[in-house]
Amino acid sequence: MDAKRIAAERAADYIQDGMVVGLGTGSTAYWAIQRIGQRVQEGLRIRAIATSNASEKQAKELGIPLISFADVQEIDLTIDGADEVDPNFQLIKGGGGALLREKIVASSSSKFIVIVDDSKLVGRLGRFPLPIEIVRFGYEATIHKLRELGCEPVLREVEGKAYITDNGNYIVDAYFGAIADPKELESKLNMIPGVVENGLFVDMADRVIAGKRDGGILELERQR
Ligand SMILES: O=C[C@H](O)[C@H](O)[C@H](O)COP(=O)(O)O
Repeated sequence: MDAKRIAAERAADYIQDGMVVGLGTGSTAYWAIQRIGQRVQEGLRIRAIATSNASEKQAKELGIPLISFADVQEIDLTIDGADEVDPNFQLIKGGGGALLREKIVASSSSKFIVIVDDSKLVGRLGRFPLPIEIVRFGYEATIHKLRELGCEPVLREVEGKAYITDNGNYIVDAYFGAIADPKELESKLNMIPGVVENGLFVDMADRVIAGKRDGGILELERQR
């Protein structure tokens, strides 16, 4: 079985009756949502909040009951993928462009489980370009300020056109190289006018489940 799917299905086992569940985005979260849908069809009673239009559509098709933050303030458990995970459980997310809603949902969750294949486990964050969501107005000026922080920012494009997030914004992929202090960088980035949010998820993950290509699984819990 696919390493991402192995991790995703293990994570879905943590969901219990009555929970409010945050549904992540991406090719790993896809498998978690599939398994959650299967469990719902078997009788599991949950309510869910999706982190993207794509995950919302998938959940609807599977019959997973969806709610919004108008209905709840607190999510019991969120399951989501990541692009990089370091040994301190710090993450880079946003490869699929969903980082803003993902961060809102993860930050409102009592438990946050990250699911990856083990190629995403790194010694230090930064090989994967950091996704940063920026508003469209004045984006050239915002990119200039990002460059002044010492990165190489590239406006994300799809088929020759600027990529637009579910929130109507742009994404910049910023090459920083090894990130020495994710927490400091996260705050510096969010101080720049025009930056909506960035893909550094600092001190948020409680558990990391990594699927391996040989079918094995690595499960790590953050000690607080
Ligand atoms: O914006 C997308 C998300 O942060 C994804 O969870 C992340 O990019 C990992 O995606 P995938 O599971 O497809 O590798």
